[in-house]
Amino acid sequence: MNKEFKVGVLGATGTVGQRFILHLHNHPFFKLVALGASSRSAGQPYIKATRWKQSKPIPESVKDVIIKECTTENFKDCDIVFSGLDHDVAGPIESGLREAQVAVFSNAKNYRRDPLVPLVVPLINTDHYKIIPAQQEPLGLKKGYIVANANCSTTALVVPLAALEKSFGPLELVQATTLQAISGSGYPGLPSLDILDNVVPYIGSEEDKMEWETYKILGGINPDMKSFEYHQASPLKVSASCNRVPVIDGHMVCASVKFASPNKPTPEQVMEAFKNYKCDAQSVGAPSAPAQVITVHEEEDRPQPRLDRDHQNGAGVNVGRVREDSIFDIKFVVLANNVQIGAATSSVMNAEVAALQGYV
Ligand SMILES: NC(=O)C1=CN([C@@H]2O[C@H](COP(=O)(O)OP(=O)(O)OC[C@H]3O[C@@H](n4cnc5c(N)ncnc54)[C@H](OP(=O)(O)O)[C@@H]3O)[C@@H](O)[C@H]2O)C=CC1
Ligand SMILES: N[C@@H](CC(=O)OP(=O)(O)O)C(=O)O
Repeated sequence: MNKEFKVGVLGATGTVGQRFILHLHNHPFFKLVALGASSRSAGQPYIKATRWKQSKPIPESVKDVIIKECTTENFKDCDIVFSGLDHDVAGPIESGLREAQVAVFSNAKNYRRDPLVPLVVPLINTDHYKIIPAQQEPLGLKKGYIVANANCSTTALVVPLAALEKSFGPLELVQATTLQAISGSGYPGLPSLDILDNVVPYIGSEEDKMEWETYKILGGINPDMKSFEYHQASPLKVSASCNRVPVIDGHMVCASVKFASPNKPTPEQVMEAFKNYKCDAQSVGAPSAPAQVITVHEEEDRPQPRLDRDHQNGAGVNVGRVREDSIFDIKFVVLANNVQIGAATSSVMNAEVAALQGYV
């Protein structure tokens, strides 16, 4: 890529925002030019406004950057804006920037269900960008649009599901049980007295998100290029149960799947399909794409959050314990780094693919 794009980060002081900063400060073609947060932080240098919680130091280049309020005026000169905003404020800020002809890549949930906004896991469905002209047309836009990335637990689940559908055809049933890290609830998150020595078997609206988002991501786009298919041609049922566990980063999902076809693959064939799975982010040369989308662990006790979440900078997913299921067909465990591929890495990789494919 011989072009440079001006990028901004909204919610730059938060858990996801800090990951954006680390990801973008030395990027080959994204130049970080503006940081935004709430009015509590605006006007202060980044180093004063943020409570930095990363093991890597704050990049020198951002320490003294003055935080701006997240107004359209302050970010309208960016080509791309990444949003790590709280969902209760993200909606109007993101749509205002879209109307100012900015490409917005959001972690927030606000537009995931919009019928014209692509919900994109960069390891799976960047082809959903074909809907962007249909999003722009009614608003009279030439450049501005919103792309959402998925919920972090959905992201973990759908990558192996996409690989299975690519090799063996549609799935019919999926049952998923999560063990989700504390960082998923932002900073400071759950009180230590609630989560230490404990498991909390409830995460508000997470189960519904995992089920619904899976249909949008794994379904295609209808031939009119103006609507999503939501996996309706081959009905899929997903049932999710979500739990918070005392792990800092790394969401694990135990999944059982049933194929629509009567010809069921063996666990060995499933492992081969996982190992061979490739995505467009790799073929277009997105700098954040992992060399291996799905790392298959053959040891009987892997993947584990502490040992495997930072493999490939958390840009791929880890799968293990692939075996037959006596009720469904196959079961396995998947681990994804919720604050990397589950959040900031997804947005950045989505934008890299969009830029490399000429959508920016
Ligand atoms: N944590 C995770 O694993 C994941 C989070 N997400 C989503 O990403 C988003 C951010 O999450 P997270 O980083 O955990 O949240 P945090 O609470 O850590 O950060 C929130 C950010 O939003 C800013 N903000 C809050 N209110 C306003 C406002 N009124 N105007 C402008 N900025 C504001 C905060 O600024 P200030 O510091 O000034 O208050 C801060 O920068 C959420 O929508 C979340 O659901 C998505 C996937 C995974
Ligand atoms: N709810 C997720 C994190 C999150 O913010 O999800 P979403 O982007 O769907 O709001 C978790 O608790 O782990």
